[in-house]
Amino acid sequence: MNIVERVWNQVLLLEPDIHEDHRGFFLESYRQDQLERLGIIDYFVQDNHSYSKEPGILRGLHYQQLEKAQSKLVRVTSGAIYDVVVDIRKGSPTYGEWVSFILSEYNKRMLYVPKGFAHGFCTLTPNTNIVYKVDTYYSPDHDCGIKWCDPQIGISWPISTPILSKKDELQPFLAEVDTTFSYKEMYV
Ligand SMILES: Cc1cn([C@H]2C[C@H](O)[C@@H](COP(=O)(O)OP(=O)(O)O[C@H]3O[C@@H](C)C(=O)[C@@H](O)[C@H]3O)O2)c(=O)[nH]c1=O
Repeated sequence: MNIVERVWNQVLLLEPDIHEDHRGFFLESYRQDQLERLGIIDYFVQDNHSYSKEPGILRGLHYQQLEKAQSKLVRVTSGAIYDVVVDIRKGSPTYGEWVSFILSEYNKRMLYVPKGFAHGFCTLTPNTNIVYKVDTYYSPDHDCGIKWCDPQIGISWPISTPILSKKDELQPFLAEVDTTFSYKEMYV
């Protein structure tokens, strides 16, 4: 496993070693000691799988608050996504900034999204399957979001009229939420 890109020192784009032969390929999709070597020390407790039928389905921007904040390790097993991370750590010099990555079944890249960042993605293909590990259990009471098209953040999504959940249609703007993460407490 190698780091392909490191953003804000915290968000990591990873590439596993891929062993190809006449049958197909083999890769280690999760290996704790290798991740620890790269500085990812989270203890993952839940695996999630989401399936999106069509291109243009957008899920996000999501995070869990307070003591239920989650680190995530995301990968795509079929199809491709435009994956976005937003810095929501109060006091961070890059607060409100965003970054995007392409994750696909072809590049087999994985994205590590630590606590303190909102996450969302838009599907680029039909029949897109995403699997991700989280280090804190899902908690509906701490489940929070930010509007995908918040002009203060200004994400350049590859589509202008995405298919959204009812919840994501109604998410607040960043300026309306208290993201509670403190850059100083968590990252200095
Ligand atoms: C996230 C989650 C949802 N659910 C339930 C709640 C709801 O009934 C149904 C669908 O939930 P959502 O609409 O929140 O699913 P979705 O929009 O796919 O939410 C996900 O989006 C991406 C961008 C993330 O980063 C994830 O952490 C997660 O927030 O599944 C769980 O049971 N466990 C979970 O861990």
